[in-house]
Amino acid sequence: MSPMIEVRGLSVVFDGFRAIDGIDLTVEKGELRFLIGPNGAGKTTLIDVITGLTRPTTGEVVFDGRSLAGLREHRIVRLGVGRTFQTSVVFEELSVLENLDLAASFRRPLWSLTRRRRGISDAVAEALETTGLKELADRPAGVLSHGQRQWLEIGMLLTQSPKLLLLDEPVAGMSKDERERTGELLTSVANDHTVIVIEHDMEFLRRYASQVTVLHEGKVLIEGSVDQVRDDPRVQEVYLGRKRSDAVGTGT
Ligand SMILES: Nc1ncnc2c1ncn2[C@@H]1O[C@H](COP(=O)(O)OP(=O)(O)OP(=O)(O)O)[C@@H](O)[C@H]1O
Repeated sequence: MSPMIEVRGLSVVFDGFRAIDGIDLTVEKGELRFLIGPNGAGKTTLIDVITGLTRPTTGEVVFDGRSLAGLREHRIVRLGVGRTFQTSVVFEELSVLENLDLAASFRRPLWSLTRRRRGISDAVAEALETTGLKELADRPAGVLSHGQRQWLEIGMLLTQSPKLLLLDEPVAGMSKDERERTGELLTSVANDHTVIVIEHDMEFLRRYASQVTVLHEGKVLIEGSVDQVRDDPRVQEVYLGRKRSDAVGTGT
């Protein structure tokens, strides 16, 4: 295996405050990696640096063998890094299909956008299939349930053929059934993509995570299997004040 992402000596300082404090992190191609840590640990900032939204103070990110230093967000997207946000970015008035088609058009050459196309592209058809949204293709995105909307966003990323997907709390606010379907979706997406997921739900981690990285105060506290991480006294300590059984499951 070779690394999809290598984070080397990364620090991010905001007005003297070290949000990221010397992180080294390697995620291999084809991994489904979970990122956890209490509020303010630096998870979102780390994702922001990988996607080019935030500039590192020191260190660098190497994506599929190429340094991302100095690249702007849209360049990084075009290299194959896709990301979902905690807040939804779908167009509610457009149908599921139109949302997917619009997302797919982002990576099509400009000339092809001016040509009238018949039917739907392979990428869109595949995204409908993978996300299980085929039956809802013609419904406006505004009527989707919370879970279906998250799957649509993942589908929108998939149409852009990313090598790496970064997902921020994909199961937050979902019903039990929706969580289960999301776990299956992530497992299937990870068959041919590298996926990094920020997630706190311990039950979800236990079922679907293999490798977990715990961040705390801008540093990597520990990396390992769900069981190793859950049983580590340092992890218990950073989630202090919470019951041991749910200690790693209640951050936001
Ligand atoms: N633009 C910014 N300016 C100043 N401080 C910031 C900025 N962005 C993040 N921070 C601070 O950096 C720290 C890390 O924030 P970050 O959002 O990365 O944490 P997190 O682990 O994602 O937390 P949460 O689980 O609450 O989303 C926090 O203390 C936050 O207040």
